[in-house]
Parts: sequence; C-alpha cells; structure tokens
Amino acid sequence: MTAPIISLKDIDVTFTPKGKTIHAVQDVSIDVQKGDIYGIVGYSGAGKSTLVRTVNLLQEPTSGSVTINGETFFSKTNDGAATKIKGKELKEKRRKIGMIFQHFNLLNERTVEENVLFALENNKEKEKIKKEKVAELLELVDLSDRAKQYPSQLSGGQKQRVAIARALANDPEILISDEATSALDPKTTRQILDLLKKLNKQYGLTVLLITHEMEAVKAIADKVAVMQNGRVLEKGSTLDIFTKPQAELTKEFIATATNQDQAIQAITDSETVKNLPAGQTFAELKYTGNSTNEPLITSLYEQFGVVANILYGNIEVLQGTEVGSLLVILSSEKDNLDDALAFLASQNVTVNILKGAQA
Ligand SMILES: Nc1ncnc2c1ncn2[C@@H]1O[C@H](COP(=O)(O)OP(=O)(O)OP(=O)(O)O)[C@@H](O)[C@H]1O
Repeated sequence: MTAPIISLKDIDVTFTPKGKTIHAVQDVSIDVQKGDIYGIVGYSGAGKSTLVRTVNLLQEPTSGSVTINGETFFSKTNDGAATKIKGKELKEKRRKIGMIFQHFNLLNERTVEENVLFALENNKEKEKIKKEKVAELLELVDLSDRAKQYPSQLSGGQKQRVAIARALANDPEILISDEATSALDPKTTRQILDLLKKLNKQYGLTVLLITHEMEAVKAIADKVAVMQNGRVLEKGSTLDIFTKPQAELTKEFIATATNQDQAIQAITDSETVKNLPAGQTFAELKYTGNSTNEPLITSLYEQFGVVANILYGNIEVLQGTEVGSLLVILSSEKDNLDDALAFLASQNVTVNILKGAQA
C-alpha cells in the first residue's frame, strides 16, 4: 500500500479553559489514502472538528504527529519535544488543503466570483488568468450564471457550491468538509454529496467528510471512523462498518441511516409476529455481495421444504456492493430448518432469529 496522504498518529488535543481540562481528542490515529472519501462521524462534541483542524494545523495537537503527503507538519511527543512547520511555509501548505463548512463562510458584500477570486489573492498570476480560473471553477460547480450575484441571492446549496469552488481555487489535493451538508435539506444534501463524489472521481481529490449523519457516509464515503468523547470507537471500510458494526454507537448511527430499526420494531409488534404459530420462526436474514444474487428463497423451498414469507426487504448499495436485509417467517419441520439454516450460513447469510425456534 502506498503511503497515506494524511497520517494522524496518536493525536491528543486538550483545552484548559479557566483551569478546566477538556480532552477534545484522545489518542486518535487515522490514515487516509490518496483518493479516499473518509467519513468521520459522531455526535456534536465528539471531537470531529477539533481533530480535522489538526490536519492543516488550524488546531495544534497537544501531542502526536500530523504527516501530510509524507511530510511532517507537526510532531510532539509527550515529553514536549516538538517539530512543526510554521509561518509562510504553513500558509502555503494550508492552501493545498481546502475546507468547507456548515455555514459556508462566504463574504456577503462580495459577489460569487469575487468570493472565489478572494482565495487567489496570494496567487502571483495575472488578473486575467485568475479570472479565467474563477470562471472554470464556477462552471465546475454549475454556477456560471450566478457569477455577478451576491450570497444573499443564493439558496443554501448554491452558497455551498460557491464555497466548494473557493476551496478548490488553489488546486488542493485534500478537501475537508466539516458538516457541509448539515444546514441543507435532504435533496440539496444529496446534490452537494454527489458533487464531492464527482470531484473525488474526476480529480482524485481526497475528501475528509466530517458529519453527524451516517446517511452522508453511506452515500459517498469509502471508509469511516466513528468518534465519541474524543476517541475513535471503530474505523474501517464503509461496507465493513455497515455490515459488521461493533460499537453500540455505530449500530445506532446505522439504524438512523437505514430506518431499519423502525421497520423491525413495527413488524415485531405486528399481530402476525405476536401470534406466531408454534413451529414457525421469525428471523432477519442479512447478506452482502453475491449472496443477494442467489435465489435464496427458492432454494430454501426447493432444497429444504422451508417456506419463507417475506414481511420486509431492503437492499442498499454500499461501495458498489449490495447489502440486503430480509425479515421473514420461516415455516418447516424442525429438522429441515436446521439444514436450511446451515445452508444459509454456507451462503454467507447471517441469520438472526428474533422469535420462534431457537430464539
Ligand atoms: N477552543 C476550544 N476551547 C475549549 N474547548 C473546546 C474548544 N474547541 C472545542 N472544544 C471542546 O472540545 C470538545 C470537542 O469539540 P468539537 O467541536 O471538536 O466536536 P465536534 O464533534 O466537531 O462537534 P460539533 O459538530 O458540535 O462541532 C467539545 O467538548 C468542545 O466544547
């Protein structure tokens, strides 16, 4: 594997307002590969913003190291020995890390094109070249027709697209998106996420996606870290985290992203399940990838005489892989059911018996 574009090692950030100690980030290590969309998810106060602000040293870690593209931006051991880039060098490096925020942070008294041009104020190119660049960026975010308007004349989604154009002005390799869709409605959120995905695909832009919405992670992230109380509870590929979550908090986030818990609850409370006849089994079947293509239900009947009555079904596509979930009532002779369950396991289907035989 190639060296990560962002490597955060053993990051601690402690604040001491009025003598009180707040461990905003504790012992966090994250490697982000070039071209990743890396989600960092957690509730408000989990430490996400503080952590990502260490990437461009808007926030200096109390200890730990920040390495970008193989270059040490910051390193400090617990005994206090520190190395860090600063001054002009830091400013230049920062320009290669774009950032977008929940509240857009646009200059209200400047037009859309002036807002983007502002990011190029330290660029030594001729004004004409810079203006061409701004026009290209506005084209990229589909706002060419709004160039002369002011932020107050734009919708939230349009404002965020101006912010994205501005963040890209200095051709960054990394874009930090800090709750960039949190103030937007679901449809606009999707448009902004799709734009981030497009930039990632077309230009290999690495995206750090900070969010409290697992839905956003599910939509575009390849990898995800789940944070709580300053710590990373678990991290991995989005597919793994969604299909095999370990921490309770991760399960909670996933449930909100899929609405599956409500479906399971409603069906569990239904008369059909409440009055489940003896010999029948209420179960959840979960499968990923190829298993979804298997005619599972047909096989259960043809090979084992097990009838599966489907009460609920859901298929998500995560990183191009299908992830399926079915709630079924299985009816069969007991012996057949055991064989059928063994068959399902052999097909990499996870069976969670919710009521009935073996529950
Ligand atoms: N400059 C600061 N001084 C003191 N405490 C701070 C400072 N910045 C953040 N904190 C505290 O650090 C903790 C983590 O905050 P942080 O903003 O990183 O969380 P978050 O997960 O990004 O949440 P949010 O989305 O609400 O910003 C919180 O308890 C916060 O109050």
